[in-house]
Amino acid sequence: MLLRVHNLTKRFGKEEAVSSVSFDVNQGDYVAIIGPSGSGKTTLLSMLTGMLSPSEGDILYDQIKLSQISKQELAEIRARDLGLVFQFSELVGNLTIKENILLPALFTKKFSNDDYLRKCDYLIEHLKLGDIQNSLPRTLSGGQIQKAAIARSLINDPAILFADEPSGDLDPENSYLVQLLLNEYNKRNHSIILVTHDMKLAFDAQTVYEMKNGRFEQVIKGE
Ligand SMILES: Nc1ncnc2c1ncn2[C@@H]1O[C@H](COP(=O)(O)OP(=O)(O)OP(=O)(O)O)[C@@H](O)[C@H]1O
Repeated sequence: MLLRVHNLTKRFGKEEAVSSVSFDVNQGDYVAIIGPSGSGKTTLLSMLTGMLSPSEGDILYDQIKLSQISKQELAEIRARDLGLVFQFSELVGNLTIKENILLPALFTKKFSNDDYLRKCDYLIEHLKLGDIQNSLPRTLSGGQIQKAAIARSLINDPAILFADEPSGDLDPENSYLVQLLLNEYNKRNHSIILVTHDMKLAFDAQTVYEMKNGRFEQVIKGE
């Protein structure tokens, strides 16, 4: 078991944004979480990636309880094994797109420099970022920044990619590029946990959960 989520709950004051959510993710699983606005999807993802502390419940990553490790250990796991794409991704303003994609390589020497450059070129090619790879983020559209953030999240070949609306800013053609890339990574046995309103992306997943009022109400596909 790569990720085990057990009775995860988050309260903001009296409001319960996530209520007793439990599920497991094995290596190579592709999980999509859909559901209406405000149902708790982003809150759930924020807890899974260690950015938000749960009010109750446990998250075990590779049998390690995230609540029991130091900030430093959590940061190391995140940098080495997890890829994160947020709804409103930000890039470093004074670095080019290519430099932004390669940025995680500075913090984790998981691969050789040559391998990082090869991986970067692969991502740039598959997301059609070639024309803008030497541009600074401020000169680019939201969709181009989104694609660069997706490339950055994959540069370390993460064991699990967590993506919150990765196609939210993209037109159909670019959403399709992202869809192909995610499928490609999943075929290579990387796990994906995706929050999305894009049903095309959701239905590539083996398991689709629907979130309503903080709960996983319905398993639409899988299991
Ligand atoms: N930091 C916070 N403080 C207080 N309430 C919050 C906070 N973050 C989220 N909430 C509340 O928790 C609930 C779930 O929000 P969340 O953003 O997780 O929903 P969502 O399903 O991701 O929505 P969307 O699809 O619009 O992104 C909402 O009622 C929201 O107002």
